[in-house]
Amino acid sequence: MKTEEKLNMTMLCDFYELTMGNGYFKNGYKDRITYFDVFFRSVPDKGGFAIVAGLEQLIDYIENLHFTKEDIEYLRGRKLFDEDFLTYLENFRFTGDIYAIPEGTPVFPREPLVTVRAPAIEAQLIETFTLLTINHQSLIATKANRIVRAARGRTVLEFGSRRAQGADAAIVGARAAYIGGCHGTACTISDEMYGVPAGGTMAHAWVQMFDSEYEAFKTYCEIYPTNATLLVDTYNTLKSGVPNAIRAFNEVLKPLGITKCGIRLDSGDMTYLSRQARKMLDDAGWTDCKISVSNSLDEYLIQDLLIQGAEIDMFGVGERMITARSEPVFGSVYKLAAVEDEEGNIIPKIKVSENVGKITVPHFKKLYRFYGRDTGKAIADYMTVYDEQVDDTGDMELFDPEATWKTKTVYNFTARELQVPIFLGGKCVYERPSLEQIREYCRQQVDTLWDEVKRFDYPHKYYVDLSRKLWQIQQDLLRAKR
Ligand SMILES: Nc1ncnc2c1ncn2[C@@H]1O[C@H](COP(=O)(O)OP(=O)(O)OP(=O)(O)O)[C@@H](O)[C@H]1O
Ligand SMILES: O=P(O)(O)OC[C@H]1O[C@H](OP(=O)(O)OP(=O)(O)O)[C@H](O)[C@@H]1O
Ligand SMILES: O=C(O)c1cccnc1
Repeated sequence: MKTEEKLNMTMLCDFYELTMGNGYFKNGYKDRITYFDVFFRSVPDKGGFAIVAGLEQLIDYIENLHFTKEDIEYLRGRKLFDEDFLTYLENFRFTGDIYAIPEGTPVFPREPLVTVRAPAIEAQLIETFTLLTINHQSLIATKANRIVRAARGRTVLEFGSRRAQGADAAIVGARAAYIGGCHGTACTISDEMYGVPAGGTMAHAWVQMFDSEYEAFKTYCEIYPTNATLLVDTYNTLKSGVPNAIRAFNEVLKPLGITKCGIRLDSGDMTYLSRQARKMLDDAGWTDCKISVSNSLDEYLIQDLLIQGAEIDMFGVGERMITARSEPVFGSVYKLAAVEDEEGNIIPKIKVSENVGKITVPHFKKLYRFYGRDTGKAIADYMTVYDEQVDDTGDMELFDPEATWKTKTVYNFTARELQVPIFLGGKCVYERPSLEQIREYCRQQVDTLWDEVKRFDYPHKYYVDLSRKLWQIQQDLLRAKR
């Protein structure tokens, strides 16, 4: 795997993080310990859950966090920052703690995906990059997971690099799509850097390059006899594309005893064309030939094609996945949840809003997921204050934090803490899973969700409840701030 040259992204911050940092420094807040939570408020595409991703790039960023001489000179040139602050920035490193929900976990609105405990300036400075990486990759992993679920076990390849909004969007976008369940990518560098299996078929240019379609197919089969997927729609799919593909398979692959091959459809009515093509291939004895399709696909089109009875083995999905076109923003925010006083007592903080859904959950918290012991299914998530213990040996009564009279008793369950320590005292303590492990973990965890939570339209709302103690603290702060 290519050794990734780690880019120093320290200056990829919003300018106010530096002006506030300078202000904290001048006002003696430099070492004030703060707690920030990353959380989102609604699932894209009105889905029932999201898939969190992007943590690995956050770790790389934090480990490489420092200001270069050029950065300091640039900041000095802005004539806004005190010399003492600039001197402090020269030796700036992240010294705090970060807790996060591992990549590939299904997550729900209001849950702390990442919690940062650090001196104010440090915690504030990392806001933008932290949100950027978690928002981008969670968006793509969530979209990819929808598309993969729509394909019901058929292969889905990510084809979107050429339409991605920038290089990073293509490269780590392919990584996120793989976490979400795609089987591979067309993006070569994502394979080299992260091990996302890269592969693909051929472009129309290959077919156009030769004097005839047949010659193009035959030549390709000769060069790649074990890996020939022929693009059959350049001229006329059923009149020339499929017959020429069959002829090339017969003449090149058959004598070699190869039965594995494929065709790709990229335009027209994919149900009709795939069914006709399937029949022609089967009649010619090419029953192992796989049919791939591509052309502005998304989860709804794929679902629709399968309902219509299309005969498709593989979907290539580009622009609508890599840009998450239907809802291209994963709106995680970074909010102060607590500070520490001089004695190290944790003081919870709240952000009030007229919109009930936007009121923050204060305090340094723990997040648990409850699974039924008999079913293995996720029942509810439960947030507590950091010093509470959950006893999963007996029954427990949960209540809806916005409609407290609505209660539910959970029994015969196990509780799993979702956040794990990533950095402690500035040092990475997290053993990074491989990309394969993340993808497999994602698959297993999505399997723990009930189908009602997974459906695309009007999914069942999964419970994310607060402990009585945490709820009371939130209510007390709300009352005090009114
Ligand atoms: N059976 C089908 N049901 C629903 N949508 C389909 C079906 N077949 C194809 N589509 C979708 O219809 C859209 C238009 O496809 P179509 O091939 O007609 O137009 P096009 O992309 O402009 O073709 P061309 O590449 O030849 O210009 C694509 O998003 C495609 O995925
Ligand atoms: O539609 P998407 O979901 O984004 O899938 C990727 C598209 O990119 C390619 O087309 P393009 O016309 O760019 O090149 P080609 O000549 O290889 O078809 C491919 O044939 C797909 O149609
Ligand atoms: O390999 C392919 O078929 C491919 C790659 C990128 C975009 N469209 C198709």
